Amino acid sequence: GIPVSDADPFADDVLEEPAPLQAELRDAGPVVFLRRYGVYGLARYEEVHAALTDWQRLQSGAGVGLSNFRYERPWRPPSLLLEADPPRHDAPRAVLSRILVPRALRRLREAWFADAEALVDEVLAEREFDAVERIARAFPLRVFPDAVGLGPDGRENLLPYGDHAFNAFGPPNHLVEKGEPRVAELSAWVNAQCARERLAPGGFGARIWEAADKGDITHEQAPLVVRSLLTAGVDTTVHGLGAVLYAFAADPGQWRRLREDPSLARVAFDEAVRWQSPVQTFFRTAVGEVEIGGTVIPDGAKVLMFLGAANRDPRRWEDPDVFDLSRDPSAHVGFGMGVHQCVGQHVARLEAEAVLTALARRVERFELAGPPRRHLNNTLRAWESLPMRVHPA
Ligand code: HEM
Ligand SMILES: O=C(O)c1ccc(C2CC2)cc1
Repeated sequence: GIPVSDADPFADDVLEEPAPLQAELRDAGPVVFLRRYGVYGLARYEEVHAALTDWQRLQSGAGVGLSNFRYERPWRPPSLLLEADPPRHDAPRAVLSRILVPRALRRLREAWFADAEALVDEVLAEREFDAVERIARAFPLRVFPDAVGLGPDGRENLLPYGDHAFNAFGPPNHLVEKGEPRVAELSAWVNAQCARERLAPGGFGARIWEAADKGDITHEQAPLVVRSLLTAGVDTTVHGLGAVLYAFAADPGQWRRLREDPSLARVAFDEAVRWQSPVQTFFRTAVGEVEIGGTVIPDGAKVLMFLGAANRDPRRWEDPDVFDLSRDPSAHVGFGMGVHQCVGQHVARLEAEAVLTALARRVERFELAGPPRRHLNNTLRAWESLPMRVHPA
């Protein structure tokens, strides 16, 4: 029969250090029944990759969290991309794809590189600082809201809103309860920013509304597509930057490699996304009976894909637990795979490339100046603080 586990993947101690459970689930079999939540867990690269690319049999339309939209009311109107299946998914996806492709970002490259240099100069006035507060959090919030076209007020709402959204993909545990009191206020603010009149001309948001004028999507859909950017585009990059800064602080040898060849900045970010997987897990829902790895998963059952476990699967990766710039990380599932693969990955890469390039020029070496502290979230792998000491070039 199918292997069964009573582990709780969303327990604090697992969120703090998921590696042992990930190894246990990978070794237990291709599919493991997680009895605590009544869901089917996939922890190996092969099955996670197959599930991500099989949208017909493993749908997103019933939600990509534990909550099953077939039977439960979502906490907010479902995303037209993340929580929609083709064909409904296609038009909103095509609109964002056109706005976020590398060519469309070329205009931002020069400005973001200059911003990163300015930020790093400010930060390096000190020899010791918290790299989460001063770089990982500061840079995305310095460049992304402006790129979307948000007004100047209330931007401090973006991180807590996204943090709650990512907690809400998991079970209704203490992390979700912690966010409940502010949900109404944060949601009201985020929803208000998606209105056409709140979005500066030329920004990603205004471009979404222009796509509605052209009939690519409807005007009713436009604000929800803007909401996708605000939900997915901030916390992810903050913790992606935290992951890559942590990786280099933990392994000065890789930092030397980057300084010798700054063009490694892009592959370094993808290797950090593989190694840390800022987005650790997502669910799908079985459409009819779905056979995976010899197990028949019943219609309507939730399937939990452990992206972080797949990105460290020794069946797929050599020395998976090592952050290694000589590896080709391009097949990692840290940005997903298939029709829902991250449409903002180029934005994330550009942010990381700007920060790493600015740092590589100015920092000969940096190391942890104290123990880093985790920020626990049901879906995100994140640092609360990264005490850093730098040695200028
Ligand atoms: C390190 C940074 C990021 C990571 C690790 C990440 C991860 C992911 C993952 C794993 C998915 C697939 C979800 C699924 O298959 O259900 C995804 C989808 C998505 N991401 Fe990202 N993301 C990042 C940055 C961004 C940014 C900066 C934006 C916006 C500018 C963004 C917007 C989206 C959207 C809209 C989707 C839904 C795509 C669809 O369903 O067609 N993400 N992301
Ligand atoms: O469309 C959305 O609202 C949305 C929310 C969160 C994500 C996570 C995967 C980065 C993606 C899209």
